[in-house]
Amino acid sequence: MKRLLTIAGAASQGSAGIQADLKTFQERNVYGMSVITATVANNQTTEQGIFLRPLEEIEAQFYAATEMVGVDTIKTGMLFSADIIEKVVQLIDHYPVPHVVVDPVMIGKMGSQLLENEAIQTMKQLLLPRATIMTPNRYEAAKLLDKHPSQTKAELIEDAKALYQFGSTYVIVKGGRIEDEAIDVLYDGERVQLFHSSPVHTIHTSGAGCSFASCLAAELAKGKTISEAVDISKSYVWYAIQYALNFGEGIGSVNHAAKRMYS
Ligand SMILES: Nc1ncnc2c1ncn2[C@@H]1O[C@H](COP(=O)(O)OP(=O)(O)O)[C@@H](O)[C@H]1O
Ligand SMILES: Cc1ncc(COP(=O)(O)OP(=O)(O)O)c(N)n1
Repeated sequence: MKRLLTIAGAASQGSAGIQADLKTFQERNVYGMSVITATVANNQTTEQGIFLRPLEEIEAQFYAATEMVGVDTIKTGMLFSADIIEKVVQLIDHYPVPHVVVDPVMIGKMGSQLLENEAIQTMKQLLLPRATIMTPNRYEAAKLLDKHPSQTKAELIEDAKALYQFGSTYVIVKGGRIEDEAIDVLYDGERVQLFHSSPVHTIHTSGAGCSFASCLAAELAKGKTISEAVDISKSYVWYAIQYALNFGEGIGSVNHAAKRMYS
């Protein structure tokens, strides 16, 4: 079984972050491990706060996973501060793996700030050049490029090309629902590839981004090509959104088990 390590924040309401990553790893038949960078105890009605883990604890978690079990692929999510990014980069350099999937999460759907503005520069300079693939949505792409969020397919393509300058081997910009399709744009420095699916008309999409990046990491670890891994991840998340969980209040969670249950 391939061994996957997510370095991300815990999302107490269960849809996103570490919780989404581990649920997705289980669904994709890989062995999941975690380094928790922070605990996000927010939902749409309460703001209990964001509790950062000390750098020493982040390092200890990383070694607990790499020394005892070993890691085939790393996925990063919420890293919050420049200090945490620097620590994670140091750890990744110490333990090289074939694939690092960087999901540059910035703002959660519940409104939580998951990356400090001052940390964006550090992410661009230190983390993105180490990524096999970076997976921003169009809002994160806009922040990284210091522009307005793209509204059209043509603009998403320009974003993917511009983001490639930050040094990841591949870039995928997730359009989400745009031009009445769910379009993602993959760029490898030469070729643009578009991935389409029908849009699901729902607000219950919390965790879609984390689950997409985790599925991508799992499939790359299993030896799939980038295009195959994106295809599988798009289908995995489409089912997760189509069969999303509405808990009766606010934005509901994607259903991480939906592809297994309903396809
Ligand atoms: N309403 C939707 N219907 C179908 N696919 C969607 C929808 N919203 C997002 N997606 C797809 O889900 C994946 C994750 O999207 P992303 O934009 O990262 O979600 P998030 O809103 O959590 O950031 C992408 O492949 C995207 O195209
Ligand atoms: C702790 C934590 N990490 C990441 C996210 C962002 O999740 P994502 O799947 O990209 O999008 P939403 O859940 O915000 O829809 C998060 N919310 N919490």
